This record gives sequence, structure tokens and C-alpha cells, in this order.
Amino acid sequence: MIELVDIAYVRSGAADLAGAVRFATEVVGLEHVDGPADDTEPGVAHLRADSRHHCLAFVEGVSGVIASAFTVDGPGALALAETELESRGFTVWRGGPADARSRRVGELIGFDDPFGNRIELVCGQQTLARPVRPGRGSGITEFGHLCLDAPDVAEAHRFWSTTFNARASDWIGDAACLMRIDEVHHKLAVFQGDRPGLCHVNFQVAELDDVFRNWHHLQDQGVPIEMGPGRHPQSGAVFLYFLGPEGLTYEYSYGVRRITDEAAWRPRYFDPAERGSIDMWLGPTQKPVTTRPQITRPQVLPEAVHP
Ligand SMILES: O=C(O)c1cccc(O)c1O
Ligand SMILES: [Fe+2]
Repeated sequence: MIELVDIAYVRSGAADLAGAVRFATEVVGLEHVDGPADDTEPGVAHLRADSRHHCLAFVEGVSGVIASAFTVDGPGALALAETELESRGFTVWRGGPADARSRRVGELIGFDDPFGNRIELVCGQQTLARPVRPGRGSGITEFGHLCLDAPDVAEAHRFWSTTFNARASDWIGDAACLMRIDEVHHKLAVFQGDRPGLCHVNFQVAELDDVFRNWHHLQDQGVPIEMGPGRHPQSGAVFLYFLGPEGLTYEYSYGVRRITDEAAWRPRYFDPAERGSIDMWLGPTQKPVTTRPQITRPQVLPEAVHP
């Protein structure tokens, strides 16, 4: 079993790189890391929410998620992960120095999960010592979780909980499984979707007020609100989903549960048909994925040109 230590980043293609960066900074409130002091790589922009060098990278090109990345403990753990994935029949790609540099990690490997979601495992992700300089005061404190689409959520849970150390924290019937890799209620979620993809990226905010201030700000800016403000009965978080450029759904949330007594926690099974199973406040619920435009996911690329 491969132990995931944390989520690392999401890497996404952006047809309009400048527009994606502008939205991520001025609307979402992330920091654009690449400045004159950073030897900027043409066509790649790194966005930061916390001490990680970045948690979101945009690569100029075809819109859509390129990879979702998790941290493992170190080079030894990464080598073991590579062997284990290969023994389970996965084709594993090993990133070269330029790939590692672009991601600000020591080493990385990549593979496609059984549903076609490209996953990267990394070690030595760079930490920035200086405080985050948010592009807007949205109150973001942390990269919270990432959510993937897969046609069969139970099968996805089986994959993530047997190949990896992910544990189900809660289920929303066959519509979603929320999984933890540490004390946080979920850092990885899988939602039912016809095809692989990135359902959303989540950022935690410092205060309840931030969710509502951001809601008004987004409305003022004409940003499509997908759902919320509402409250998830699973993590207990107050949430707001909105749609950014390049088909990327962002979620702000405040107050995610921590599971501190690992042995005592039993996953709960919510009924997706029950009103309130996604939003305890009974707001209009539309599964975020249904409001997303279908984005073209880049084909799995040969190793030499993997972005
Ligand atoms: O935070 C949650 O519990 C949650 C529930 C359903 C869907 C989500 O995206 C969530 O983050
Ligand atoms: Fe979420």
C-alpha cells in the first residue's frame, strides 16, 4: 500500500493563460508566484494558497486538467510506489529534471488511475518561507481538497483505499465518496461523472464571513455561482462553488471537520435523493459537475511531450 502524505497540486491546461491567472489572483485570491525573482518558465504559471510553492499550475495549451498530484514521504517511498504501481499493472511514467523543476518537486512519477484520471506522485515539494501575498483578500488559508470524477464511485473508493491509504469518511450514495489521508475530513473526493475529470478544487477560508463576502464579490464580478452558500452535512463546512475560466470549478469552504479519533470514525451513508444531503440549508442543489461545460481533456501524452 502506498502512503499519501498530502495533496500537492493540480496542473491544468489554459487556453488563455493570462485570463486564468487573472481570475485565480484577482477573483479567487491566490498568489501568482512567478515573478522577476523566480526564473520564470514561459507558458507556465504557478498559483499559491499556503506554504506550498504552488497548489495550482496553469500550462498554456488545451483547456482542462493535466494531472492531480499527491505527496509521498520521500525518494524511497516514491521508488516503492513506482514498483508497487507497476506490479499492479499500471504504466508508470517517471518525470525528468525539467518536469520536476516545473513542478517545484524533487522527484515525480505519473500514472493514469483506472478511470483515466492522470495522477502524479511527488516528493520534495518546495516550501516557500515568506507569507502568502494573496491577489485579493478572500481569506484563503489553505489548499483544502481536490475532487475527481469517475463513472463508478465505489470502484474508485476500492482503488484509492487499497492501492493507497485513503479512507472513506462519508458517502453520498453512489454519487460521491469523500476520503481522508490525514485528520482532515477529506482531501480527496470522487464524484460520479460520465468521464474522468477534475470536479473541483477547494480552498479553505479563515472565517465564515469570508464565504459570504466572497459570494457578494463574485456576484459583483459576474462570476457564475454553481452552488451555495450552503452547508455540507458531511464535513460540516459552509461552502460556495463557482465557475472559473478554462472550465475549472472552485470551492471555498469554512469549517471542515477533523477526524481526530481515527479508530472511532465510521463512514456515514447519505442518500443523494434526500434534500439536504449536499446542502443542509436546502439551497438549490445542482451537482457541480452538471453545470460545468464539457472541457476537452488532453489525450494521454507520450512521455517525451508530457506537459
Ligand atoms: O465538504 C463536504 O463535506 C463536501 C460534501 C459534498 C461535496 C463536496 O465538494 C464537499 O466538499
Ligand atoms: Fe468539495
